[in-house]
Amino acid sequence: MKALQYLNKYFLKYKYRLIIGLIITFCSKYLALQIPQLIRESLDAAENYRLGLITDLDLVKTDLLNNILLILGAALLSGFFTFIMRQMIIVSSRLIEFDLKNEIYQQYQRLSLNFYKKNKTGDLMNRISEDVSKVRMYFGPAVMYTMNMLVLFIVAIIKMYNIDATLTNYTLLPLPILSISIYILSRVINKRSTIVQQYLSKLTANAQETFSGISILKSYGIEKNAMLEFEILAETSKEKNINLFKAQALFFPLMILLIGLSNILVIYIGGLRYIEGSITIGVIAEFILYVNMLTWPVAVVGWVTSIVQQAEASQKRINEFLKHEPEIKNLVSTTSIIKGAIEFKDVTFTYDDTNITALKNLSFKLDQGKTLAILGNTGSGKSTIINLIARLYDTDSGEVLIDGTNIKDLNLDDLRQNIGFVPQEAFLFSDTIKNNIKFGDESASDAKIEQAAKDAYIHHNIIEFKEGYNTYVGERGVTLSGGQKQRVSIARAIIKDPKILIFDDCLSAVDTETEEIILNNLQKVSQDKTTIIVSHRVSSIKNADQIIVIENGAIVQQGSHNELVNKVGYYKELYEQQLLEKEI
Ligand SMILES: Nc1ncnc2c1ncn2[C@@H]1O[C@H](COP(=O)(O)OP(=O)(O)OP(=O)(O)O)[C@@H](O)[C@H]1O
Repeated sequence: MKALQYLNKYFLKYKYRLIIGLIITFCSKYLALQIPQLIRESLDAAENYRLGLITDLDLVKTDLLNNILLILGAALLSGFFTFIMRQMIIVSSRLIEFDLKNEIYQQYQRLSLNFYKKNKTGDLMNRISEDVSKVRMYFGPAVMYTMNMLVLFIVAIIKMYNIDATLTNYTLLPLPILSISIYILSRVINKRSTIVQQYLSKLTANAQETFSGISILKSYGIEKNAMLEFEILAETSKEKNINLFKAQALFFPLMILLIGLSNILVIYIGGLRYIEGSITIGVIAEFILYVNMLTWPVAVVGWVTSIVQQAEASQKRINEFLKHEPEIKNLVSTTSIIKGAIEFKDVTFTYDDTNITALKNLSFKLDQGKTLAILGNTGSGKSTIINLIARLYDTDSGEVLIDGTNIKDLNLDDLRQNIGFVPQEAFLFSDTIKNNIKFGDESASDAKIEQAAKDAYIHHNIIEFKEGYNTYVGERGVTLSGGQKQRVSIARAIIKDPKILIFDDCLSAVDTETEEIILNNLQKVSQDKTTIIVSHRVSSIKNADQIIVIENGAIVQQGSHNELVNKVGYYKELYEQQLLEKEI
């Protein structure tokens, strides 16, 4: 129960609803438990008349009519209270489920990139959906049925012992057996349903991967293999499902068997005691009703125990993530004004999962409003420099300074607010083009959106679409070409109007002419902004104020285009090679 203690704060938050739920449960069950007694009184009245103990038939009839009305009233009121009880307790559990999901989601947002590298998306999704649902069962049904069971048990047993202790002992005899068997069966059901869930996840993941890679599957003609793989998974999943249903099918027969046993005991022992003259015939009827009312709560004890165990396991998994401290923390609560000067001082950085030292004692300085171009072979460390500027990771040694202040001493939100980042692989949300651009500035007017699209040289493409800016781009932007996605992504960064603009090799999917136009536009847009351009093309970067060439995480060349083009080295070679390609 240790993991579940984390949830006590939610019990406290909804304490009034839960307390009202408890009081109403008591009222509902108390009323329901009056019915057997009224039936006993009615039967006894009829029996006494038959035996001649009462002679006035009208009195018996009035008694019976009164009892019928009371039974009806008690049943109706008890039903109404049960409805309110569900409203209080089950609704509380839904509210707690909502709060917990929000808490986990907010924690996910806080966590650093490293966390996402170490944990699979499927696992993250599972903890926020499946695990939270299991925990909800603890707040809802488990709490409700436990309250129900306690009230029913206490009130009914007191009533039963007051009437006949011997008959009560015999009646209650099979109930612990019922509870234990249901507990064992529930554990089997839970185990099997976990396996069914796992197979369901596998099936979904398989189908999702097949659908996202459908063009590759089709072009390689391997749909049949994919189908076969799915079929094998579906077959195993079906078997696991059948196994689960076999166990579930035992649940009700087992309950009916044990209730039957209790009923037989009541009739047999009750019959003997009736013959002895210790009890009336009405008492037997009253006890049979109690037995039937108590059976479900007793069976529920087993079920609730297994719900609580499952919730405990799920909450343990949730707590692992909730208690995970983000590696990159915002330690500054005051506002930081960002102007945009960037300096790397002897920076070394190693990715801890691959142990690759991506940057080695790297130093450079970029004044505010200037443009830096980074060039280098693939895997040389260009994107890593950018990741460090956006503080997606912290350096191992050395310092990254913005406006002369260590990046760790700046307000992280302000820093990221002032960076417009266009990644290597453009990511678009499944929304309209307009909203995808507006993501950079939620309050942007249509005119501003259009201007950003014009600067990114995508406006003319957008207006050709039937729905224009309201065109849905599909999941991850599947309806746009690679170059179009890159340009929408550029418009998104421009509209943000940040102090620092970063373009990470984001023009690779556009032709050189389009690239030229975009670069000219960007020069205008980024006049007073510090700009970093990562590229493999000399044409993209030749106008930069400063160019650095990276090799194996270290700077091997540094200078302006005119300086570097006359020096023997990587830059000159690349320039000449690309010049040659252009002429060909
Ligand atoms: N997220 C990551 N986790 C672990 N290692 C990484 C990660 N990203 C990059 N690396 C490693 O760090 C090194 C530098 O990668 P980086 O992405 O900075 O190169 P790059 O110059 O931007 O390459 P490209 O031109 O192909 O984009 C590479 O060897 C790469 O394998």
